[in-house]
This record gives sequence, C-alpha cells and structure tokens, in this order.
Amino acid sequence: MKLAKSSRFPACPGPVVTIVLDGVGISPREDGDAVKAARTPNLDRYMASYPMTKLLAHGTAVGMPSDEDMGNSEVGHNAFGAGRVFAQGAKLVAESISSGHLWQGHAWHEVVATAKQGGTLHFLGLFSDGNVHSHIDHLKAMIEQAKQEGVAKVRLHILLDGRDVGETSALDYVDPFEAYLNGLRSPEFDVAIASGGGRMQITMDRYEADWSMVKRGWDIHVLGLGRQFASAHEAIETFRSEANVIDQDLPGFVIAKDGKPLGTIVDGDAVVFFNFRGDRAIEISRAFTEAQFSPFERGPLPKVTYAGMMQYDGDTKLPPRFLVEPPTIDRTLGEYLAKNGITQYAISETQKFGHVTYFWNGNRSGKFDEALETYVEIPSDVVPFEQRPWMKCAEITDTLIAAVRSGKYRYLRVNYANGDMVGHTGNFEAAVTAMQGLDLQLARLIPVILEMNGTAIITADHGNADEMYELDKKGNVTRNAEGRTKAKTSHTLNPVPFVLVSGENPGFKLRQDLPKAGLSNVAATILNLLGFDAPEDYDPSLIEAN
Ligand SMILES: O=C(O)[C@H](O)COP(=O)(O)O
Ligand SMILES: [Mn+2]
Ligand SMILES: [Mn+2]
Repeated sequence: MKLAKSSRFPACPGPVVTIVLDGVGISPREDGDAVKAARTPNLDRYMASYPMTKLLAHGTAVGMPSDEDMGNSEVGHNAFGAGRVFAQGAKLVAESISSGHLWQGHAWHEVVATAKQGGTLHFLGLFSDGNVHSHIDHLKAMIEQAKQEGVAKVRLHILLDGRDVGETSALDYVDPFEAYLNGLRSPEFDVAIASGGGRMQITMDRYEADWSMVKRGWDIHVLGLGRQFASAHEAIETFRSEANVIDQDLPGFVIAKDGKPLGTIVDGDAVVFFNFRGDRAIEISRAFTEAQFSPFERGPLPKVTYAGMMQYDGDTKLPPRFLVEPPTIDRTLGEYLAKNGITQYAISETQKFGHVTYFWNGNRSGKFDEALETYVEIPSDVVPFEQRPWMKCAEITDTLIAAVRSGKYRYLRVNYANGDMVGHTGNFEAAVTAMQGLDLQLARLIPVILEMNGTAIITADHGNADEMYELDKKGNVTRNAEGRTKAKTSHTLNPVPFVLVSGENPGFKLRQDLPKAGLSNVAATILNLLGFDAPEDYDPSLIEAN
C-alpha cells in the first residue's frame, strides 16, 4: 500500500484539514432554507473568494439504489473515506432479496430453524421506507418468506421514524401494514405487531450517546414492560393527543390483549434486527449478544438466535450472525495514510464521532495504527437539539485548533453535527441559529489553518438544513390547516459545497471537467494536497496542477 510521491503536486507545507458540515447542502430555492436564511458572513466569504464547486451527495453517486434516494451520513462518510463508490447496504439487501440469495445463507436458515422448533420469530427495526437505516419492503419480504417456509408465529417490534420520512407519517405506514398483515394471517400463521415507539426515544441510540434509550427499548420489546395498547394505531393516536411530539419522539408502547403482551422475547426465540445501517444498530445488537454486559440491567438474557441484517462492525464482528454481507470497503484513505506514516487526527462530538472514525474507515471501529492516529470525542449534550442548536461546535473548535497548532498532524478531519442534528428537529429557527454558531467557528478555525500554511476543505456529507419545509409533489411548500408550514425533518437530495481554502499561489486549481463529481472524489484530492498520487482506482481528484 505504498503511495507514490506526486510529481505534479507538491505536498502542502502545513496540515490538510477536511471540515464536514454535516447536513449543509445547497438548495436551489430560498423558502425553508435555513442555510441561506442564516447570517453566515464567514462561510459566504470563503465560498465567494476561494475555489468552490458543488458535489453530488445522494443517490447512485454515493452507492444508493436510485437517484431518488437521499444521501446520509453513512454513505457520505464511506465515500469520503474510501475514495470510491461501493454499493451500499440499501442496495445490497434489496439485491440479496430479489436474487433469493438472502434465503440461502446460514443466518436465515438458523433463524427459520429456531422458529420452526417452536420459537417466535421477532423482527425489530426502523419501520419506514426512508432507506437510510432500513426499508419496510425488506421486512415484508422476510415475513412472506418466513410464512412460506412454515414459520408459525411472527412478532414485529416497530420503531417509528419521522426523521428520514415525513415527521408525522407513522400511520401512513402502520395502517396499510395492518391491512397487509390481515391478508397474511391464517390459522397456521400468527403475525402481529407486538411493540414499538419513536426511534429517538427507544432502541436506536448511537455511539453510546444515551444508553437509556436502548434500555427503554429492551424493556418494551423484550420484557413487554410499558404502557399497553390494543394496537399500534391506538398507541400513536393516544400519544399524539397527549403531547405535541413528532413520530421520532413518540414514547414506547406494548401491544397487549387482556393485559398480556402479545410478544415478549424469550428463550428459544429468533430475533432479526432488520436495519442494514450499523451506527444505531450496534448497541441493541450488543445487548442481545454479549454474555457480559454492563451498560444497563437486562435481567436474565434470553437465549435467542439473533441476526443483524448486516454485520455492523467489521472490526468487532458484531453481530456474529448476519443476513447480508456488508460492502467490502477496503484500502481506505485512512489505511493508506497509516501505512505511509502520515499522522491523522479525527474529531467530532458524540453524535457524529463514529462518522469521522467508524464510517470514514469503512465501518470499522478500530484504528489502523495506534501510534499515528488520534481520535477525539467531545461528549454531546443529551437534550433535544433545538434547545441547544450550537451543540458542541465551539468546544470541538477549541480542541481542533490546539491540534492544528500542535503541528503533530499532517491530516485532520472534523464533523460539525449542527446542520444535520438540528435540521432533523424540523425547527427552522433553531437550524438558523445552528448555522450561525457554526459560522463563528469557521472564522476561528480557518485563519489558524492558514497561519500554519495548511489547506482547509469545507464540505458536507448531504443536505438537511437547506430544506426545512416539506414540499408537495409539485414542489410547493405544504401548509397545515392553520396555514403554518409543515416541517421537513429528513435529508435532502441537494448537492453540497466543496471549498478549497489555502494560502496564495497554491500551485493547483479546481478541475472543470468533472461535472458529475461527488463525495468520492474528495479522497484523491486530499492525497494530492498531501503530495501523493492517488491510487489508480480512486475516483479522480478535484484538482489539477497549474
Ligand atoms: O440516524 C439519523 O439520525 C438519521 O436517520 C440519518 O442522519 P445521518 O445520516 O446524518 O446520521
Ligand atoms: Mn450526515
Ligand atoms: Mn442526518
């Protein structure tokens, strides 16, 4: 994995720093764009006075099945880190189902065999067609296959979305799904929703930001401990009438009949966690599979056959049993740099820490070289982010500035969570504040990078804060009965900025002949800035020598 010194690009004399503004895209429209509405004089100045282009950050450009699919942090950071586009989980699972490959694997056989020995087959995961963590069609295909293979009892534990899809769309999924289950049910096939709750309340925590979410999920799904309802529909309507929260924040619920939960998880059962994306799947998978486990009190661990849709962590091999092979993201930028003696530094706050480490390195939680790599996590607040839209951007910047000044690192990367995490709340004013807080940090950080003779790349992994209003099919802003705009909480399909901030006469310019450039073109660019030629099969660099 030796990198060749470039004959065209001299190594940047100072550090090269990639700044990922998570969820900050470039929208073609004005209304609902918190990025444009925010007063960001610094970002505006960098965009206007340094070489800038736009990068594709969604759809096939990042390995998603189609160009209707928005980008997300996983595919975006995978593309940054790998310098190439790999078919991603969403696509691999869909292909594995349509080819029938999934049903031929060991994992599926073991799951079905367990259920046919008298256990219940449980499916747990994010219940929408967002295609970021999961897709409801994958769930349906598995239920139908289980029925066909003679499984007698299936229970569903549904995590309501409202984050990758419309903020109050839960019933648009639940109601037709109940009708679908009615069509499948027979004397030989007993299938029902057993539990659920909003994805930001239960089960889907990430990067150990808040284990109490996973504990709440465990109690609901496994132990059947929680407020009881006759149906998911009733639970959703009741919670909505009691509190003004969007789907992702709905509390957990247990479906029960005569006071008895319909589907607790017990010895001899099989459990499939049907999300393909790993960040929010790791903690619950650990809870189901680790014999020694300290994050919360599980009670006696039920002996179940547990399978993930994919293997979520290539380093820890979690979970050991999985239905679809994850993409083999190899020879990443981080690995090349480590093998060529280049020092690296990665920093973010908890909510995005794994994005610049685990996702960046091709879904591996470890380092390539302990001695050459420093990873820093600034603990995130555990509050609704519309209440603290500045999040930890100032603290991250304090620490990063010290790292840049130390001169110890040749290559640094940072993710600022604000545009994305606040964008997901659907709160327009908070997203504007988030962007303004971020802008202040750029004004602190960039001058230090330039002072150290370094180069900064300002970019993003996908859009989010750039579209805060839900649009109808014709592209018009949707309004509720009182005439208020409806919030859009999900990512966007918009491109993202790529700004190259360096000192005078850097010796290179942006190429003009890459109209379809995307996030995967950034890695080769970074290697060139560090004075190396990129590996042959990396997507082309965005710069050329003067
Ligand atoms: O997990 C989430 O918060 C959303 O589904 C996607 O957001 P991210 O891809 O930016 O993490
Ligand atoms: Mn992101
Ligand atoms: Mn996001």
